Amino acid sequence: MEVKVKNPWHRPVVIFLACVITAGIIIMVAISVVQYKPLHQKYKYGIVLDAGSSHTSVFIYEWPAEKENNTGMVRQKHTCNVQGKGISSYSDNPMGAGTSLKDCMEEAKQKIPAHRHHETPVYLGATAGMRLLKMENEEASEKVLDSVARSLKDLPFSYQGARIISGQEEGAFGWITVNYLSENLRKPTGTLGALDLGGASTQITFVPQQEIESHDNSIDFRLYGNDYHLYTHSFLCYGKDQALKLSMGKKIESTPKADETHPIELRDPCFHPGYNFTRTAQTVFNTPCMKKVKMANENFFHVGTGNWSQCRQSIRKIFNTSYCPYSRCSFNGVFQPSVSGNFGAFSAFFFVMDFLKLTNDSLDLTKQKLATYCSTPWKEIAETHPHINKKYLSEYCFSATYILTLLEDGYKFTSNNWNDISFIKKRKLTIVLDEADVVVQTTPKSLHQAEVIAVGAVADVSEYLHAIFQIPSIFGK
Ligand SMILES: Nc1ccn([C@@H]2O[C@H](COP(=O)(O)OP(=O)(O)OP(=O)(O)O)[C@@H](O)[C@H]2O)c(=O)n1
Ligand SMILES: [Ca+2]
Repeated sequence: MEVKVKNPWHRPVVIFLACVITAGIIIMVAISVVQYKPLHQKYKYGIVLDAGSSHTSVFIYEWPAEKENNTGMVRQKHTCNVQGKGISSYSDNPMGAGTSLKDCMEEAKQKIPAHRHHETPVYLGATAGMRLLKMENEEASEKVLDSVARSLKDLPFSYQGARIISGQEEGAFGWITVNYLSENLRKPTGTLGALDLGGASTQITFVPQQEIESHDNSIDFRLYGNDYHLYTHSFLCYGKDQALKLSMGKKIESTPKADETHPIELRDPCFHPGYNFTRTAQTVFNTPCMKKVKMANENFFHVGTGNWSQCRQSIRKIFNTSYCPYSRCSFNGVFQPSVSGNFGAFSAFFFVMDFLKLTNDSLDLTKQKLATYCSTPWKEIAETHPHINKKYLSEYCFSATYILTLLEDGYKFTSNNWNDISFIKKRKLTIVLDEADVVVQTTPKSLHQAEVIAVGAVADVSEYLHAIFQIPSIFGK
């Protein structure tokens, strides 16, 4: 039997209620949309490209659009490593430098909300690889910079510049980053010195306990209301890749040729026994860090002998400690006050010492372990680490010996203050927002030009972004 139900929609009261409910829903949705919008628009963004000698990294930063409290608020949202080598390797094909950035910049477009694109500043800072290219071939370096600039200007972001930063700036950024990460700048505690080892240059920066005798090594700036007076020096050609060339070049030059028909045999204590490759001299001498030699087109045999103390002796030869026009020097006639306080050593200092598990020992034990490592046959090393790039793997004995020699003979660290050096991974800032207590957590690898942006975020990121690459506004004046 069919039950007849009266259609409820015909009843005025029900219609009225339905209208009220619908209106309520609409209002609620409208309110939540309006409230959600600022939430959605909560962040602003900045992009920095750190164009190093060995590779380029793209960093995306985010920070709250409205700064309500005074906490450190910048977060590294995303990092992208550009495929291939650094931009300075494109000297023969400048267009390739710009093109190489495309994939990472496409990622940046995905990571940053479209409505923020046009106001997102993008900077590129190039370091020692481009400094060397500029010395060698200024026109080529300009073409490379033009190419990356063009590629960045093609994007929807707000292009701010692409330039080679100075060694002093690089040193200062490294120091600021290390101290920002450890929150030292906003605590009354002491600061941490910074040791940065790149592929083509190395920087040392710290608060000195004595007067700085050379103007070039002094930087002054103010951060969070505190004035800092720092010693800094950047040694061009003393990054680990260039130092290897310097050291091999010196050995090749002093190796006599057995006869005209046979290539030179370079017996190299910094490479493992059983390591034996033929190379062209070009791979060693293709740098403005050394005088050009006639033999650049010739081959030589590179033969490892794996002897740590001889390796150290050979590396010492690239440091000139025979003259010093100041009260004291590191090497090559460069003024340096005695190292004091704690230091954070990052980039290749960390990559190398971490790989060899040498980050926590006394100086003596480090040397003993390294001596054993260097004398280990190449075959055994290669079998133990089948997945590590063979070129990198073959160089760890040299690199670690170089690091010890640079720190001990170069910067004058001793077994007494060796443990004042912490080998630190550069860290990604993940700062918990909206908390009175700012929590800084850290995750792997990032680079300093980029991270220094974070420092300014507390005051005003956009202004600071500008300040970073317009150095007189924060330094020197
Ligand atoms: N996981 C890694 C990453 C890098 N490297 C090496 O460490 C050196 C320094 O790397 P990096 O600090 O990235 O140097 P760049 O910034 O490219 O060089 P520079 O600062 O001198 O311009 C390079 O020889 C690089 O090949 C390494 O051994 N292990
Ligand atoms: Ca670097």
